[in-house]
Amino acid sequence: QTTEQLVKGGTDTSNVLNYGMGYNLQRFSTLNQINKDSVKNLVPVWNYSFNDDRSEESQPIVYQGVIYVTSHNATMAVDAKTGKQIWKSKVEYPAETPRIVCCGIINRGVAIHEGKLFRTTLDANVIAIDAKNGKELWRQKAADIKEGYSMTVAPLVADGVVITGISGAEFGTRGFIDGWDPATGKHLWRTHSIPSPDEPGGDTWKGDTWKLGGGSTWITGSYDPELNTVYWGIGNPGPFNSAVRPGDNLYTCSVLAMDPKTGKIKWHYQFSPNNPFDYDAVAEMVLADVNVEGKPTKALMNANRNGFFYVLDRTNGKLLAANPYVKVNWATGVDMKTGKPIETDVAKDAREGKKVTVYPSILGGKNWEPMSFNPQTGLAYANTLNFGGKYKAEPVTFKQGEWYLGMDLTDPWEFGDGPRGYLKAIDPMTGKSKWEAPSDIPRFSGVLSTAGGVVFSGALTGEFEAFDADTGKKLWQFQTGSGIEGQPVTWQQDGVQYVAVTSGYGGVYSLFSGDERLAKVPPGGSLWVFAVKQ
Ligand SMILES: O=C(O)c1cc(C(=O)O)c2c(n1)C(=O)C(=O)c1cc(C(=O)O)[nH]c1-2
Repeated sequence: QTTEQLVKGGTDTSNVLNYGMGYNLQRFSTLNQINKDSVKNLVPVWNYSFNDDRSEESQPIVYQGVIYVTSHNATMAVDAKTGKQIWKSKVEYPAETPRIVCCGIINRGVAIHEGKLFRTTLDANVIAIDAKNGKELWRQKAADIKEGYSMTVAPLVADGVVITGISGAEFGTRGFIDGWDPATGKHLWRTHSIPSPDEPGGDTWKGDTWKLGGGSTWITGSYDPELNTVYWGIGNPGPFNSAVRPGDNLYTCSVLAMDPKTGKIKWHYQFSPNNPFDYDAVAEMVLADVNVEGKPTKALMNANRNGFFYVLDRTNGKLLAANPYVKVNWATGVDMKTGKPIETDVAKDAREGKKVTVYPSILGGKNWEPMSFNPQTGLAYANTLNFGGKYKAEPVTFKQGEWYLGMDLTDPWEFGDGPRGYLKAIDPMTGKSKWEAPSDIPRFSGVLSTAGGVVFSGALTGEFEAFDADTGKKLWQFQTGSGIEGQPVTWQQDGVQYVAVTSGYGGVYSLFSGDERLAKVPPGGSLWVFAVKQ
């Protein structure tokens, strides 16, 4: 079977074959050797150093006993059992690249397909690598860093096409999603996230604003093979100052349902029209079949940065539920008929240039760190943020390759006294939590849940943690030596269940929050693998 057939099958537990652990991005495993009882005996099996001091957000891919993992400047293949390096290939980019990267010098991992690995580079190239030896097979420049573009996204392979997104909405770019031929690197299609004036949706922009309209696509989409549809989230409009760009600004802050072969848009749903608050809608579009009013429904779920938890019918984009999962004050709810947010004066005042306190902050109710959906408990486990922000739009002029924000950033946070984050077990249809595990410093790590009744995540202070899926009680933790921004995964090899996560401090909160409690967290990228002590 090919890797694509294995992912499609959805039952393979010996490998981790794509970003999100399955095309549905559920990050759920049926393995249960590591469970509520045995997790207390979880011990490190090995640790592999990346020789890097940046934030490590890469999701490991595991195939036939080899782990493929990335940092911003290397791709690495490691023996899954022993932790021994098989190969390491350097990724070079021009020294000036970090200047146009908004939120961390990072990479989120590879895709695998027929003996090849695919990854993006910070300077906006897509490369194919021979999985056997790390040699580069082809390279395609997706965009120019001089224009403010960069790349951090892990590619998706769907219906035989390598699909990639782009970063750069904070630098006056125009976002897009690309399709590439895995064998040759041939560019197959490009779908812009901002339509031009002659395309459908083009009338939601005034004048030339569409050219700098943002709409990055920096998190990997999900895929439904049966419907042959890819679901990809679109980021915030640029600049933040919405007075510059009147209109709904399609397809920013939306999800696109697309044909993977052609990039053609089948339907779209916009979460936050004309958004001033940087509410990218890029976070994972999780696919699950759920009961809605007693009817089995092909759903798409999204814990949106705007503070609402959405459930859509993924066959047509119809809204099924939208409820706050964190404190929200820019809207009182979502109109179930129109699908539009019912905005408060906070949003109106912000657009008129008044200073407002907005919940969630510009970092969102949840940022990029992916949640897990456990079909057995029916709950979504998500690392959420518990603070607001101070927002004031300010005039802005575009200069190529420079920040294009239009927001006063001198004092952007409204932190309360309580915990700044919670790992929440969320009921998708109501947005309500079954339990909440607080963290004084918010967690920015991905979440993994398993049939063993365990939920894994990591802390910026370095603890890799396991929680009881039913109660939120912490069952186990291990200090990994640096902060965790990584994405835990699990698989089994020779009858042993393993869990892996990258450690390596950094990311958007550490860059911008000014949280002094993080000053003592040492940098240092590495990959940890754990198993139950035999
Ligand atoms: O609009 C964009 O192009 C873009 C890109 C990225 C990125 O590529 O990591 C982030 C964001 N925006 C962003 O808004 C954000 O909060 C963020 C957090 C992180 C991170 O790695 O911790 N990246 C990004």
